[in-house]
Amino acid sequence: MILPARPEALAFSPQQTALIVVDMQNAYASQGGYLDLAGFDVSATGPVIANIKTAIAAARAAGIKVIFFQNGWDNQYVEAGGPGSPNFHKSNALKTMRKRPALMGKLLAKGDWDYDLVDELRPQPGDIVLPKPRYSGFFNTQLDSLLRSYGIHHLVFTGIATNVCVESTLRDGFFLEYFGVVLEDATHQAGPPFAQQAALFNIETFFGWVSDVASFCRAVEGHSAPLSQTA
Ligand SMILES: NC(=O)N/C=C\C(=O)O
Repeated sequence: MILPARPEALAFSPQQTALIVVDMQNAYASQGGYLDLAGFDVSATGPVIANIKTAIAAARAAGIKVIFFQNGWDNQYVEAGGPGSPNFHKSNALKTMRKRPALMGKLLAKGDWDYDLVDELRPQPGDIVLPKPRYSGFFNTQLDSLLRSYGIHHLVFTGIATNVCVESTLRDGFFLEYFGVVLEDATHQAGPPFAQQAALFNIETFFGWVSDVASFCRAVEGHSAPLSQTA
């Protein structure tokens, strides 16, 4: 299969590809979630959710493994790290909660609405859901061993935020010899629009490829999942 992409088209096979859905949680995509409360603009995430839904349906139909990430920690924030961790100092969720203690135990906390995936994007049997405690989906998760066990080396990225967890995961994948491609209209930045442009520039120029949902759907159309995956 050939996926039209920048800077050049990419050949891939469905069996060796995963669709990665990064952190499509209320925290990142919903009004009243962590990013919104921390002052980031989430008003344009609706079309991104719809585009991810389209990409997921196309991937499942083609037998492409769908992997959801959920970013966050236990509700005591032990997994977030203490003052000896840069995460403790840089996480805008933790900073927001230090400013507004009433939010403690809510933002990015397992079991809370903020941590939940948005209602529109529900994992189905056969999908993989992985919790992650830091920006990169390769750090302290089973992602690498799962991908290797399935023989997957092409990663198609969707999710929020392009410039943080999507880019971090794609970059780590690059160092581990995974081919990473971002579907740009299925992603959204945390920060001003230039953050999206800069992340896409970096990915296209140094770490991977950039495509879009319609091109992905056209590329996989007509390829059906092997019977072993549909049973
Ligand atoms: N999912 C993400 O890209 N997260 C970005 C920021 C954060 O989690 O604080």
